[in-house]
Amino acid sequence: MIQIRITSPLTLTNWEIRGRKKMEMRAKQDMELGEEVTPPLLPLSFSLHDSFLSSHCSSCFSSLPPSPLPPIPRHVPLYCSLACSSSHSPIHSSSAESLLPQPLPPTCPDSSDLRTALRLLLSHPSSCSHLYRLNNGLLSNYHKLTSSPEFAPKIRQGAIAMAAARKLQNGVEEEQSDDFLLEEVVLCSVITNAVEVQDENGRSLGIALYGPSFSWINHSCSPNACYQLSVSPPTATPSREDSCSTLGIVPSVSGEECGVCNCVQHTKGSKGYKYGPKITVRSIKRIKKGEEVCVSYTDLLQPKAMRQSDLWFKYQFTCSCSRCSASPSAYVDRALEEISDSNLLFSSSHFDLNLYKDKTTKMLSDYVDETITEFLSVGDPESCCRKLESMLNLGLHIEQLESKDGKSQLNFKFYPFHHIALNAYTTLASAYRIRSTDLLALHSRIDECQLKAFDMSRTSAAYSLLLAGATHHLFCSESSLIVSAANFWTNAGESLLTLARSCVWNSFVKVGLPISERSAVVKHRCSECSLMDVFDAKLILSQAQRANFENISSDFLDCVTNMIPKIWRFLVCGCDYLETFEDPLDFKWLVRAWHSHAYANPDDEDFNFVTVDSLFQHHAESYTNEKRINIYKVGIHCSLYGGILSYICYGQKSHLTAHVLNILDNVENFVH
Ligand SMILES: C[S@@+](CC[C@H](N)C(=O)[O-])C[C@H]1O[C@@H](n2cnc3c(N)ncnc32)[C@H](O)[C@@H]1O
Repeated sequence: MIQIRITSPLTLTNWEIRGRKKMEMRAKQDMELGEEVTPPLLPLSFSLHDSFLSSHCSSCFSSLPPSPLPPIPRHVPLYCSLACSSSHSPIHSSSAESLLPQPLPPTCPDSSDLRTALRLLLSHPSSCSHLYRLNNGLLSNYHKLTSSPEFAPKIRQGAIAMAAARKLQNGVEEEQSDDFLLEEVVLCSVITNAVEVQDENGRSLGIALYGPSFSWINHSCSPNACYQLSVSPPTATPSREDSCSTLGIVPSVSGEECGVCNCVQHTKGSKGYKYGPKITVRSIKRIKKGEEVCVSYTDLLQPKAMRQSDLWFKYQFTCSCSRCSASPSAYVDRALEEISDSNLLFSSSHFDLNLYKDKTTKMLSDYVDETITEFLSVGDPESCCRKLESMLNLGLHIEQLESKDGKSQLNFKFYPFHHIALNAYTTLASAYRIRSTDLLALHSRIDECQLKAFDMSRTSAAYSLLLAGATHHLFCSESSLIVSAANFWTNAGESLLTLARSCVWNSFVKVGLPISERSAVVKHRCSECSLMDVFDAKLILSQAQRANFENISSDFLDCVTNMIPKIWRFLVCGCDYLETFEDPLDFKWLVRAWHSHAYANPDDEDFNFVTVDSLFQHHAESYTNEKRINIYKVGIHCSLYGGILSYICYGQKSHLTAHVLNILDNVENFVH
């Protein structure tokens, strides 16, 4: 049993009494979806990852122009402005981070964890009142982490490095000492509470740590809120975290509200930054007063076992949220790992199909991971497309399985909702887009290459649409997938609009998109749905519109469901795998097949996914003006719907919402 070391006389605060209890946050009042649960909150501490120290401002995380000067040592921070330098450099020099050993021992945590912990220590008393929580109320998980074989050596090494740097800073000669408990507790708290700060391309630039207003929000795999980070230069604006009245949540311990005063006490006590990446929490579901507000700490498009292992690996806890504990498993979790198996030679009840399924899934998943890694490092999009499509199309044959009845042959394929298939679609959409751009860069005349480039762009748009459709199907049964749906609908819209904009159309169609109207968006105003109203309002959704979200969604779906059959065959023509899909939005046939045939028979006509080759005639359809306009209209619909979902998840000022407005503005310019 580890003893609590109290090194100074203490006034007993609520933390000594409640420190071991689990904190959570509950809604102060009913909330509609798309509401700010917290205002933008400033961090207690933050740091860039090592690999971005020489390319990004250490204070505001903005990217720096390439420097003509020789590389600066890694521990010297760079700034984009005088304001950033004068705000941040005093913290850098007093935190002792430049005195951390270079390089760090291999067992140490990331140096961004150590820098964040050292900076946090600046505003922390010189001793721990107890090991469970920092004095500002943040959970340390000290006992859990230091008894884990994976974390314990890292935390120890990291704390030793931090303590050594602090001693050097204070002029104490470096010596072996085991007095690094405070460093260990603070480092544990960083590991437990810090979040990744990503740029608009999803690259993780660094980490940031927030006060209890954010850090007491627990995880759920079916969360009712999401968070967004935004980076901006230092400002004189005071932290709104100090004002608990603007928070839509109150802390609660063991299900019992513990009052706003505690929150004030513990956020005011800590001297947070007056600048740095801000975090905002928004509701993505309707939340009732008193309901616990949760966010996700992991990727929700992973099946249960992967989420659980990720959470264990990062935080050492086992999630028992409603989605994880559903029995039978939630539909979305079954869909994310469903793979079809067909016994090609003869049927035998003696196979342990699950055993083969697990093995095959592992092999296919390794294959996809390797292909994607190779694509990212070598950058050969053509080989990536060939490999992924052959895997999706042909699946994996396991031949000559020995059974009681003799030998057999199995074929395994992913269903379109399988998380690996979704990853493959994302990669394929991007690889085809790159192939198209590369070809266009090489050939400016309308020739064979331009046509090829157009085909690549067409296939890219088809994969984006399939990805959006498959994710939407999952979103209909698990509404917290709204964040993924927002990204994928936006991407699908953008790909379709890029395709509609291609100059290749001009060599096939006599008339271009009508340009007589002031705005083609207005010209193609949809009489069936209210998406254009949202467009007119520059994607700002009133509370009434957010309350009417289900109707907006179903109007959107009705519209695209009617329009997609007019373009789908054209989009997928020439791509064997995509041609097996009747419709990228309607998966009823597949779900029916799945439920009624546990081990589907490839000869069954309902089982289109497997036998579909025989069902489709591969006709290349002509490039008509009508087709172009329909592609354009579906593109506008998908972009606007993506914009609505982005507004709900991230608010109007977010990068994604601004991106959607930008896409639509470009469309207006293009058709003018
Ligand atoms: C950022 S803190 C959340 C607030 C925390 N409950 C507290 O008492 O301060 C993250 C830690 O809370 C715990 N936690 C969060 N969500 C959880 C969940 N769904 N199930 C179990 N533990 C959870 C884990 O220990 C995790 O490392």
